[in-house]
Amino acid sequence: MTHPRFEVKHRIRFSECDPAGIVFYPQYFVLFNDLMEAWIDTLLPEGFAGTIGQKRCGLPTAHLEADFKAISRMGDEVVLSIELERLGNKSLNLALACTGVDGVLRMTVKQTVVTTSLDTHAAIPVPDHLRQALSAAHPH
Ligand SMILES: CC(C)(COP(=O)(O)OP(=O)(O)OC[C@H]1O[C@@H](n2cnc3c(N)ncnc32)[C@H](O)[C@@H]1OP(=O)(O)O)[C@@H](O)C(=O)NCCC(=O)NCCSC(=O)c1ccc(O)cc1
Repeated sequence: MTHPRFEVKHRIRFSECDPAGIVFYPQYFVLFNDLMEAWIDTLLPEGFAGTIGQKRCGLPTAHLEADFKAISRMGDEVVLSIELERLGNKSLNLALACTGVDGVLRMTVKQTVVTTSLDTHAAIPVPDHLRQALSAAHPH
């Protein structure tokens, strides 16, 4: 089954590259965190900042695996995509990818983020408003 994807275009910046002129790999994770923020911003009126700041719901990463398939260079135009693979009780399984506009897959990530209380930092069930927004946007 294919699931709806959220995508943004991105131009690889100087500040994201190492002296070899290719993306320094941790930068992909920063780009993907920005992508997750933008995605949540489209789903919830309070957005990602409000989820953290007002709702006091954290989304820490519990599991992260990455495969690097091809290099990305400064100035490359890429598409960053995020897809909800599974909506669990207290976690979300995400599939992320960076693909050149030339269609060449640069890298992929599988990530599990857990919903937590920012008061206790313990896992909590995915809050109803987030679950509803995710279910509406990503009917499985
Ligand atoms: C995430 C945790 C609170 C989970 O605690 P646990 O006691 O394991 O919780 P539970 O046993 O109740 O499991 C909850 C769910 O998480 C899932 N889970 C927990 N650990 C894992 C791992 N390792 N892999 C996959 N799934 C996992 C588990 O299967 C449950 O899934 P559901 O079926 O959907 O309910 C705890 O492991 C923890 O604090 N880990 C450290 C997290 C961390 O420091 N991550 C790195 C940086 S965090 C960060 O960058 C950040 C970004 C944004 C923010 O808002 C906050 C922080």
